[in-house]
Amino acid sequence: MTDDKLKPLREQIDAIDAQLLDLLNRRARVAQAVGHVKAETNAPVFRPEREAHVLQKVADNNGGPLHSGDVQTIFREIMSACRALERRVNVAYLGPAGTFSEQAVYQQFGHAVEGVPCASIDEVFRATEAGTADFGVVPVENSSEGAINRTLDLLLQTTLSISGELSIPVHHSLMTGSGNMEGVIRICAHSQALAQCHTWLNQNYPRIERQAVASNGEAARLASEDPTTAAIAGEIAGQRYNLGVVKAHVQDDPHNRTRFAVIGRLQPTPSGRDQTSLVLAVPNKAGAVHNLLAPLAKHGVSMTRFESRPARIGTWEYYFYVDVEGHAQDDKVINALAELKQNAAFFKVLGSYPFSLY
Ligand SMILES: O=C(O)C(=O)C[C@]1(C(=O)O)C=C[C@@H](O)C=C1
Repeated sequence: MTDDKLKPLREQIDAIDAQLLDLLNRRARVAQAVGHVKAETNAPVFRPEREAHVLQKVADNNGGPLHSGDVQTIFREIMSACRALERRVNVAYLGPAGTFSEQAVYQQFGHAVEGVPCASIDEVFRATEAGTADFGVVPVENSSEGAINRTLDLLLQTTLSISGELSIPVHHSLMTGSGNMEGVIRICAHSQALAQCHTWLNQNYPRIERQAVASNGEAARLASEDPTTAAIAGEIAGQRYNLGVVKAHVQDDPHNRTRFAVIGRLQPTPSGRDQTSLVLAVPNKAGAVHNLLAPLAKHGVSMTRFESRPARIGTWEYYFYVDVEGHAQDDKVINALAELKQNAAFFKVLGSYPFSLY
C-alpha cells in the first residue's frame, strides 16, 4: 500500500536526479575549460574568494525548503569535485587521519583533495613551504584553551600567507577497544584535548593516569593496540580505529570549537567580505599599544581579534596578533596599515582572505 504511494514519488526523484547529474557534468565540463585557461597562464587552481562568492550566492538565492547551510555543504563538494578535474590540490594537516585537523581540511576544501598527514604543526609548515603540499591547515585557537602557541610562533617566521580560516565544533569522546573501562590504566590524548576535558576527567576518572601524546588520532591508534589504554578523541578517529565509545561529549564546554588557518603561497584577491591578519610589536614604552592601534579607529577599520604572545627575548616584550575587517588592497585598510607600520617596531601582514562561513 505504502509502496504504491511511494512509487510515483520515487519516479519523480529518479527523473530529477537524471537532470541533476546532467547539469553537474555540464558544470564540470565548464570547470575543465576554466582549468585549461588557468594552465596556459600557470594561474592557481584553488580560488578561495571565488568559492566564497559562489557559496554566498547559493545561500542568497536559496528558496528552500533545503537549509542554506546544507545547500552550501553540497556546493562546497560540487566545487571540490570540479576543482579536482582541473587539478587535485594537496593539503597538509596535523595527522594521523581522523584528527579534527583532517575534518577541517574537508570542511574548507571538500573531499576531492589529497590530504597529507604530518606528524607535527612544524611539519605542516615545512611541507607547505617546500611545495610538497599546496596548502596546510593548522590550528590557531581553541575556544576553551586559547591560542595554539606553536602555530603563532611559526606564523611569525614563515614565508607563507594565511589564505583562509575556518572553525569547527570539537566534541571529544572517551573510547577504548572494548567500549568499556575494564583494565584501563591510562587515558591518552593530545595535551589540548586533555585540558579541554580536565574537569570531567577529575570528576569521573581522578585516579587514572593521563598521558599527553602527539595527537588525538595517535591516542586512538594506541588504544586500538592496547586494551589498558583509553583515548580521548573525536568519534571519527574512533571509527577509523574501530574503538567503542565509553562516553560521548566529555569536553567541559559543550560549545568547544577550534579555529584553523589555511596557509599557502596563494594570496587571495578581494572577495568583498574579507579579513586581514597581522603581527605587530611596539617599542617598550608607556601608551605604545594604544598608539599602535589608534590608526585602525581613525580609518574606520574594525578589529576582530587581538592576541598577545611573549617575544621570548628575555624582556617583557610582546608580539600582537591582530585581525581586522577588510582586505589589504581596500583603501581604508591600506591607509590604516601604512600608519600602523610607522608606529611598529615589527610589522608583518600574514594575509588577507575571505571571511569564514563557519
Ligand atoms: O572559477 C574558477 O576559477 C574555477 O576554477 C571554478 C571553481 C568552481 O567549481 O566553481 C573551482 C575551483 C576554484 O577554486 C573556484 C571555482
